[in-house]
Amino acid sequence: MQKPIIILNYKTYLESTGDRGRELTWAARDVMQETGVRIIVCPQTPELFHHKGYGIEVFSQHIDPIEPGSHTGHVLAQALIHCGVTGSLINHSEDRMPLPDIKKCVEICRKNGLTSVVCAESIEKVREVSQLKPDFVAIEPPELIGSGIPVSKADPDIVRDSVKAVTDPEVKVLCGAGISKGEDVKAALELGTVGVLLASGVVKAKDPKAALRELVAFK
Ligand SMILES: O=C[C@H](O)COP(=O)(O)O
Repeated sequence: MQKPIIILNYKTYLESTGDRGRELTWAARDVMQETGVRIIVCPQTPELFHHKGYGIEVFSQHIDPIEPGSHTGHVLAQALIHCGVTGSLINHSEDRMPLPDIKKCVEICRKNGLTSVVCAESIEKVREVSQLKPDFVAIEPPELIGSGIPVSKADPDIVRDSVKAVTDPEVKVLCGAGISKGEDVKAALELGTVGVLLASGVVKAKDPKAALRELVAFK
């Protein structure tokens, strides 16, 4: 079985903010170096710069559909690149966008060499946004987010059918929501995804490094 891609979304938990967030990034870097599993961290936008240069990929939780110019409070691709960011989540369930904005964000990521991860809440949405040719589509049923009930077990059909809905071999499928254990990751790979997008199972764990080790060990 191929090694999974793990995208760890820090969201706005205090456990992943400030110095605690940087410790989490170091822990993820260590586990990635120990195991060879590709782990990507997604700190909050104002803190992205503080996670630069630690030898682990950093993605933004958000990017705006804008070009350089007169915009206030937005997130510009070139500023993300300056922070050492190499990709971005787009349209997360907690940060929804209209389809034209999603399309523009995917184009901006492509033009600027940023990896795009478009989140989708249903199979229909997966089918729709995969036509935009992002690098990844992440299926995440909103009702399972933060539940600790893994989508790969609670609703395997939505994962399997999302993989089938993506006809472009260049667009890879991730799944997320409730993922916390190695067996959840193994189930996600067996359903045809290339990895998982998760948050609370690691960020809110008593020992996040141990939780990450278990996640990638398929124990
Ligand atoms: O970005 C992560 C997803 O919203 C899943 O969150 P969760 O792992 O806390 O369920």
